[in-house]
Amino acid sequence: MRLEHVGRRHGLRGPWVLREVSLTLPAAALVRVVGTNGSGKSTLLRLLAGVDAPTEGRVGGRPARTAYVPERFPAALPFTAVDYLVHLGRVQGLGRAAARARAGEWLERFGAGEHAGTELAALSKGTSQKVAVAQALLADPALLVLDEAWTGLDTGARAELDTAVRERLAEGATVVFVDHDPRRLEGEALVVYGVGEGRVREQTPPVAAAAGLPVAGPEPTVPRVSVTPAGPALPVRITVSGGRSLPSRLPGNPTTAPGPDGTTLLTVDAAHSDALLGALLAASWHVHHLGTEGVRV
Ligand SMILES: Nc1ncnc2c1ncn2[C@@H]1O[C@H](COP(=O)(O)OP(=O)(O)OP(=O)(O)O)[C@@H](O)[C@H]1O
Repeated sequence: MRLEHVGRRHGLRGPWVLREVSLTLPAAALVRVVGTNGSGKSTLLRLLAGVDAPTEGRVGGRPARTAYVPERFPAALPFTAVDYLVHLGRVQGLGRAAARARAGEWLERFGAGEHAGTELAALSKGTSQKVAVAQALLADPALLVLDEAWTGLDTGARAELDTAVRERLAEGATVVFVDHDPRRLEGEALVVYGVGEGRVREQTPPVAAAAGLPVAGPEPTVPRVSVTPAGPALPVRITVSGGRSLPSRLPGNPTTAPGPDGTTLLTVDAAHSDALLGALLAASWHVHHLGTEGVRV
């Protein structure tokens, strides 16, 4: 995956948060993003995850199976924990039974199995964060982007997330993360990107340098394995409400149409449905229904 001359600013005349960022994200690597508060770490992660689009430049080669845990999880969605995970699993290409099984497994792994039937709005902050993390692990992402994903988790769940990251790496995925704890996954981060003054610079982590390990991988070879069943994927329909205008520059350029009861119906090709849903959730839009042609999930 590659960023070429990427810049991002908010509003027509807002200050540039990032400018002239060109980098090749190494394959099968753990990438830590560091920088001071407000330097643009989350902005970089959103661009990598595809839930935000650059103002200038281009992002190419993002794996089809990309998953993202935002810094703030919009918990006020009208689903139980397990139903929410099944919805997202379906959007990520899993069959209903597989999505339900994976949802249950991840909730158990994070010690939240007893809350499977609880409405998201009624979950504690920590349990809600477990759901946020579980949704990103459902479909074995080839690119996993974690923005302070450990924050709010209890000790057991933090360790479980460490394990899940190692599992993804062992399967050849790239994991990009920001975390306030400088010792998070210490000794394992082979690549460190420093964000500051609008730029992103690769730093040489002491561990990698001391061990003589490479600090950057070759050209991107992240596997583009689709979990969507064989055959052409049907367009995905997402019914949302938010009481305001939709975020601009939504992934996949969805078509929009009025839905029932003041909702908006978005239709997007399946390849962009994960990114679109992620962008809507990150912008705190309410998701009412997800489905493909004639199939409401
Ligand atoms: N939607 C937005 N509208 C306007 N400005 C924004 C928006 N999102 C981020 N910014 C600004 O962009 C800059 C970078 O924000 P970002 O959240 O990427 O930084 P960060 O390094 O992740 O910060 P922190 O460590 O505090 O989480 C900040 O000045 C922030 O105020």
